Amino acid sequence: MKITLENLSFTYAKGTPYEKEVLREINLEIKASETVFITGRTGSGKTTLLYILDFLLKPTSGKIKVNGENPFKDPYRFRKHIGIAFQFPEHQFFSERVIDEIVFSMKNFDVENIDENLEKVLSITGIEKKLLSKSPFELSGGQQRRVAIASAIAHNPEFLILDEPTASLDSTGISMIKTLMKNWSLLGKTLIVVTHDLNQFKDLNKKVYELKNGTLKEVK
Ligand SMILES: Nc1ncnc2c1ncn2[C@@H]1O[C@H](COP(=O)(O)OP(=O)(O)OP(=O)(O)O)[C@@H](O)[C@H]1O
Repeated sequence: MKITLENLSFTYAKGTPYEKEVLREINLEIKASETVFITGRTGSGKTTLLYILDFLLKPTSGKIKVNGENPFKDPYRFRKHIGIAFQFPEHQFFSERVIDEIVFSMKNFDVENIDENLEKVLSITGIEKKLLSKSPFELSGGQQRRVAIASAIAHNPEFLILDEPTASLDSTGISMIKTLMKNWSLLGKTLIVVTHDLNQFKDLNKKVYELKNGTLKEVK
């Protein structure tokens, strides 16, 4: 699978006094199996770009294409290939038990062999079985992140998008998330990570892009 952005711009509240241009003429190609990091200061538009990559926001001008097609024609079909974990896991949770949180996405996307798939997801994310019957709200920050990522990958997508996955984690939590990222890449899948702190990921093989004043440039 390939996602392409062509001269893509995005403006909030266009045509109102609150109009704010956040992304300007962005060109980007993300191919299968790549690990791509998007960095930039607070407010540079990283989360806005992720929303566009998950078809939650439509570009104001320019195009996003998935394998050459317009994903907005049928977002459900295209979203099957994408998993996204937002910046604040606790905003994403809605189930009483961890297992329901993870299995929901499998059911939503008609995954067969739920038990077998659950085993795979637990092994990639390093979630212990004893956590499955707990409430996601009573877990530590690091465990919550892993549960949010587990639900993002439960339907076996090709692309995984993570927004600030290590924010507010201690060094153990950070290293667990990095292991999870490596596990994901080893499966030959695509990883897209937004972070304001690249230093934590020095040892990962990746392409890095920086968002600055609305434009995106590859950092060599
Ligand atoms: N719904 C909205 N309406 C209007 N402006 C918005 C909206 N959401 C975000 N913005 C503005 O767009 C700009 C980019 O926001 P965005 O959240 O994409 O940046 P970010 O790089 O992810 O920031 P952070 O690192 O703080 O998460 C910011 O100036 C923000 O205030």
